[in-house]
Amino acid sequence: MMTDKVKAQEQAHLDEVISKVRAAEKVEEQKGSKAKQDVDEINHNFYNDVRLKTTTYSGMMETALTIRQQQQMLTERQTRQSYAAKQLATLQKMEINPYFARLDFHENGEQNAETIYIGMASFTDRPDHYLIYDWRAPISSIYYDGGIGKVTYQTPAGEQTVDVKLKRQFQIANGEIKTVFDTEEVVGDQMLLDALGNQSDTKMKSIVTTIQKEQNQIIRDTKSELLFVQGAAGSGKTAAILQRVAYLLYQYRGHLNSAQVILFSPNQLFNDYINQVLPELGEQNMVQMTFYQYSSHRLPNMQVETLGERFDEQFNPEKKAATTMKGSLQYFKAVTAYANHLNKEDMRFRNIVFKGRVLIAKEKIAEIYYGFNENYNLRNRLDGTKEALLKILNRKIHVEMKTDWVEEAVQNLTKEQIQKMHHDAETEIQDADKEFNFLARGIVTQAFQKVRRQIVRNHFLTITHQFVHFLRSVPQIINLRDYGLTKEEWSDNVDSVIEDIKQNKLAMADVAPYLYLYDLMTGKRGQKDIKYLFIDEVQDYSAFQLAFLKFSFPRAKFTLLGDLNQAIFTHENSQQLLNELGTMFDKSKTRVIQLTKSYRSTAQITNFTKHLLTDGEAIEAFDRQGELPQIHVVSDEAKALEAVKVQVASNLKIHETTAIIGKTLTECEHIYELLKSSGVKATLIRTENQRLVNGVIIVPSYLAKGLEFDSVVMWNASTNEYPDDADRQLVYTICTRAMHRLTIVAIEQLSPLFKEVPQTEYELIED
Ligand SMILES: Nc1ncnc2c1ncn2[C@@H]1O[C@H](COP(=O)(O)OP(=O)(O)OP(=O)(O)O)[C@@H](O)[C@H]1O
Repeated sequence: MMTDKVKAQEQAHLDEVISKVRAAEKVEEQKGSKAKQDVDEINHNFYNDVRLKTTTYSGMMETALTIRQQQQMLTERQTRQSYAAKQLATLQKMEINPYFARLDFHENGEQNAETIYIGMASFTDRPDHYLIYDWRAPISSIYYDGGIGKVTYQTPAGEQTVDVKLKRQFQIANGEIKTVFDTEEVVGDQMLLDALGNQSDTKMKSIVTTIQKEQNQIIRDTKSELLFVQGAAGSGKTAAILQRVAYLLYQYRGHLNSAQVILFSPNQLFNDYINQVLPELGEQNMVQMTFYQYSSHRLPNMQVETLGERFDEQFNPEKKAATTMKGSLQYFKAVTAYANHLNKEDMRFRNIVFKGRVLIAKEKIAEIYYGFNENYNLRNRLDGTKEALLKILNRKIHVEMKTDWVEEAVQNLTKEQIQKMHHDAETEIQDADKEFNFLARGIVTQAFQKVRRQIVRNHFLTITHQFVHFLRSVPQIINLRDYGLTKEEWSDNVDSVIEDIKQNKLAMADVAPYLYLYDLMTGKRGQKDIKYLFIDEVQDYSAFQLAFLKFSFPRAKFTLLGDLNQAIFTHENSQQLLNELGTMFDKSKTRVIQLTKSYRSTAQITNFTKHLLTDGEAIEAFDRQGELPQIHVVSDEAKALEAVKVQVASNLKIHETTAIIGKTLTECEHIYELLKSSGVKATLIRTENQRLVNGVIIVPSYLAKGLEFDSVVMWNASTNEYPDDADRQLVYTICTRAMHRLTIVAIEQLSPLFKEVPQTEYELIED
């Protein structure tokens, strides 16, 4: 236990730092109000002083220059104002809780030990005199990486080793030290225990004060092209990558901004859940989206299969084999090979039509397209074709001018319209023939604008026909038998895709191949400005989707997070996914980090859930104690409902948020109605676009991904709902959402998936 003397000394130091922070706040306030005053003044002057001199050329130039100068000054002052406001906000946070750790250490060759304090941001009272170091500074790494003694850390100049003499942790609230303790461990378990004992929230929080050593490796990795983090449920993968984004933004400030970082997340609810972490760390959020959002944004005229539809569809065994093939790397290679073949033949074209007439026939387009040298690639071919088509279009103006509709249109022009055409073209009215030609040319050129746009936008290609042609060609490229498919089954599958396309619908399995083919046909190069790409819950992606993302973001470094035990969409292929990933990235620049300790749940819940897996032994529980999970096996639905009601009431008494998780949306709607009619207030989360709320919520399993709740009630864990191994990973995902309490309710017979859990790990309640 820390002596009162130490605490008093630390409080005195804290008081001093806070007073300096307050002084700095004053300075920023002054800077801010000075900048604001300047902005107001410039605005005022602008309206009162700038004389618009527009009668002479030099007058106009003078006015333009003055306006430009004023604008530049205004922008500069506004930047100053917002910078001061940002600094002030950081200082105000710092005033309440300036730091969380102190380190005393000896640097090689130095006489005296150095003392540093680590907080959410750096603070200096004079140049290079750091009272607080940002947690992301190189030196701060030693706090996360080691205990007492020799610790090595990376600096811009290379590795440094220091001898750590003291490691002290603080809990500070409102400028007052609540607890202070010295530790010899990496990050004291007590501090972590306190952090984890908290109640869940609808928003995730930052973990800066208690980042674990392995997480620190993830956060500070700057070398890997592919960083793959495999970790048990609740092992802090998501937490680690959010702090990693903050770290990267700090490390590469000036060279990397939040718009160059993109995170693919499992669903919109999850996006909402994590979107406070970066602002809390003083950074802007990166671009966050789901794969569904990304693809539907690129396919505005198509209805992409939703998460719920996709989840339900996987229970359809006929589609499963085809879906597996469509998700494979081999299929990706097949699309690539097919596109290469389009360099020689088979590109499908559409007539270019104007006023219901064929203006340029598709055969003509094909002739142009395949008329180029065989060394041309698809992009050059397309560019060359477009250029040629635009030339043809220009030549056609002359012919079109002689048609009846043009003559009629010229005669119908009003005087104003004629004047405007002359004004726009800066021409004078001329003799009758020339005048007619001038007006007719104007009308045709205008009318051809739409055709011109269509050419520029590749409308003469036809992606859907091409895609169908590709699908029909698949049996010549891939051995269908490798995926347990016959030619007839494949042909039926293609027919159903065509049916979907006719209704402007596309299944998730077809989306990435469709987009990829389109990108290859049009020679799209991918978004080069994205420098870091993160994928959470990568086990739910197919190898095809990952390869497609790699193609679409060619300059990005990838960080992939996943738990192969939670693959709820891809199932047994997840191991294969890992192997396929290996072939996509350079091995020497690939790093795999395993996280085995689970922080989310109490030891009782983690020990229970790990038995749901066939190979869960490696998962380590963090020593936070709680109640044993309860399994209720009851004879009918009424009793099941009763059990849920009792549990929910008991959870609410201790203000816990409870999530009732059902397998499908239909199941969730059912329990929602049951609860409603018996007077229990609950929120049903039907789609990922809703917001999480406190209290009782009902969520379908596939939307609970990545989230956590104080208490979880797994609804209807019965044999007929979860009959066999196919649902093992789903059951694991559901149960691992619980932080403090887990209740499982089964009707008639408990699912066999719980069979391997030892009786000592739960409390069984039967009626
Ligand atoms: N170092 C840490 N300090 C404090 N809390 C932590 C730490 N690491 C993780 N946590 C907490 O543990 C919980 C689980 O973390 P997180 O959601 O990142 O896990 P995950 O591996 O992404 O889980 P899943 O795969 O099940 O979605 C979160 O509440 C997170 O804040």
